[in-house]
Amino acid sequence: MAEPVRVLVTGAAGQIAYSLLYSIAKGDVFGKDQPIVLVLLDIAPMMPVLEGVVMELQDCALPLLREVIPTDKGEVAFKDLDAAILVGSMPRRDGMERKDLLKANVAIFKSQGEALEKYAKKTVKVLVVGNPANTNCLIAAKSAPSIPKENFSCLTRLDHNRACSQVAMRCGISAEFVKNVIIWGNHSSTQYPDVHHCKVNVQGKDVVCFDAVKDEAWLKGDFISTVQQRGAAVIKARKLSSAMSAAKAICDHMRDIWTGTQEGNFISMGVYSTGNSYGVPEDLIYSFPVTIKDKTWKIVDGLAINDFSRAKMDATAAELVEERDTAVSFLGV
Ligand SMILES: NC(=O)c1ccc[n+]([C@@H]2O[C@H](COP(=O)([O-])OP(=O)(O)OC[C@H]3O[C@@H](n4cnc5c(N)ncnc54)[C@H](O)[C@@H]3O)[C@@H](O)[C@H]2O)c1
Ligand SMILES: O=C(O)CC[C@H](O)C(=O)O
Repeated sequence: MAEPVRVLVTGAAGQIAYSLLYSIAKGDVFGKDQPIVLVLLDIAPMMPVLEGVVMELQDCALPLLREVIPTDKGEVAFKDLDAAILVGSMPRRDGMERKDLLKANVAIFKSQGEALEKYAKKTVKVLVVGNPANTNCLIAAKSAPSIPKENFSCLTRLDHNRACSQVAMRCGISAEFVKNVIIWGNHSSTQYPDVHHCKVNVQGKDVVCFDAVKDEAWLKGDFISTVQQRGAAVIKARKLSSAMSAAKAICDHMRDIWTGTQEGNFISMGVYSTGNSYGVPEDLIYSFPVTIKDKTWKIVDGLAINDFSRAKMDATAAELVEERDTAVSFLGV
């Protein structure tokens, strides 16, 4: 059997982690033959809760789980990592603005970037989940200059899955028959869920999404706003931020990094924008359509962009530029 991979989950005593850890530990992400050492970081006051999570992981009696290391110390958490899933941070509650999170959370990602720089393997794959995810990811990457920027990505797979599911429900089919939706930009309400390149498999044949759905007004209107507002709608209903669906999306994202995307399929993730061919400003973490091979992502180039899409891609880029500039001036990075 292979050597264990060392995987860090931060915010390990929180609600996303509670859904996530079991899936990772049973092999859904790194493979059914891949042993795992799970490192669990949370803040000192949460250590008693984290002990309970560790007990439950032990009680699952999972064959791939070689060791569980709970800690509140950066030098323990970030050492020799193969993968880091950075969840730990404050979620938005009902009534809070997303911008309220920026100041509260971005400092966490500066210090965790510095810890990655100091202790992790240079090959570590870092997935940032904590909001504002794109800007936190950019700050973490900037704070770890010796780790390639390409090793950092942020989660927009939840938005991608939401978009697939909305189209599937509209067509009365399963979400597995919807492929190549795109989430452009920020994991926020300015994100642009784009179905111009999406295909829906209807009775064994790939059909363009607009022909399968047969309702252009919905695809250019309520579909977009539903996906953009879905996180807020879950918070309003649950009084808590999405967790089960976020954990599922984290697994999809990291599994695709580890094992690659299927031929002919692309997925959405927030990646470093420098050098992109879509005219998105440089030095952002912006969600693009990507394919992944050998643990390396590549932005899907050459997709036609019409004026409708261009305006929405630019609006979400403008929000990211503003978030980055606020974070940089706040942190002085
Ligand atoms: N990108 C996405 O698609 C997406 C989706 C859902 C939630 N989120 C974000 O994920 C984050 C976590 O959500 P949750 O529902 O699990 O929140 P939660 O409050 O249930 O858990 C967060 C955990 O992080 C811990 N934490 C806080 N500061 C920390 C630090 N410096 N180091 C380590 N741990 C720390 C807390 O103690 C807590 O246990 C939030 O920012 C939320 O907005 C992102
Ligand atoms: O705070 C929000 O609006 C979104 C929370 C979370 O990122 C989600 O998408 O469910």
